Amino acid sequence: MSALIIDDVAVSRGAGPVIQGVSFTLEQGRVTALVGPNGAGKTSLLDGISGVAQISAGTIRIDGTPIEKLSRVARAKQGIVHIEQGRAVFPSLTVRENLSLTARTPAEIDAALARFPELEKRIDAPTALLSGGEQQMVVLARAFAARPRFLLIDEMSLGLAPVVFMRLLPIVSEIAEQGVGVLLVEQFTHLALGLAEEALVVASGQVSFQGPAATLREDASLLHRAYLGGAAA
Ligand SMILES: Nc1ncnc2c1ncn2[C@@H]1O[C@H](COP(=O)(O)OP(=O)(O)OP(=O)(O)O)[C@@H](O)[C@H]1O
Repeated sequence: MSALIIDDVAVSRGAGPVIQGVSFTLEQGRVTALVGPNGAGKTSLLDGISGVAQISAGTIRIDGTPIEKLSRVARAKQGIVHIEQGRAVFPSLTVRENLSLTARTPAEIDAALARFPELEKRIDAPTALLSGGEQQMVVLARAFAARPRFLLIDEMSLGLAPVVFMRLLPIVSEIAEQGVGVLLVEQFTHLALGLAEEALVVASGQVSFQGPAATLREDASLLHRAYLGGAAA
């Protein structure tokens, strides 16, 4: 099993760093919830890891190999797959065509679809005709078909009814069980912590808690302090 090692990372936007001094290890086969207040820097951190944004300090390694200077495409080839906010499907393409953008073989499309019986029925429909939840399934299936070692998911619940989001959450666990290290940014903190083994709280651009998700599930005041940036890292 590989690990994605984030060490003393900073990400700058405009005037200065919005994330700094962030260190943690993302293990394969586990879900890590990344939570924190609005504007804390969660999206910026994901962007820095995947190469959407360049980091301004620190290192990112997969096991011993530094990857922070690689392009986004090169990092994707190393197995870092990033699902950005906003359900980026290609609406005029069918479900199958969307999946074939990342899958190398029809068998890989089938393997990705096996997790989503709803999509199998709509495989030749233009993605624009699917519901928001189904489109998010396409995004997840396409990410899975890209054979990630590490999957970064940013606010999968945005714009979805809670009942639809609840349908998607177990799939995230199943993907991790396949040996993928999942970093899950989610506004529904309690749902993310309910799913994850590990948790990371970011407040004001710095890590204010890292440890077992169960610790935060069981201690609401610790979670509250971490959101305020006051808990020990
Ligand atoms: N492209 C950008 N240019 C300048 N500032 C930015 C940019 N993107 C984000 N920021 C700023 O960086 C800070 C961190 O934003 P970021 O989106 O990373 O936080 P977040 O924790 O993901 O927030 P949210 O939960 O609201 O999505 C915020 O102050 C935001 O205004």
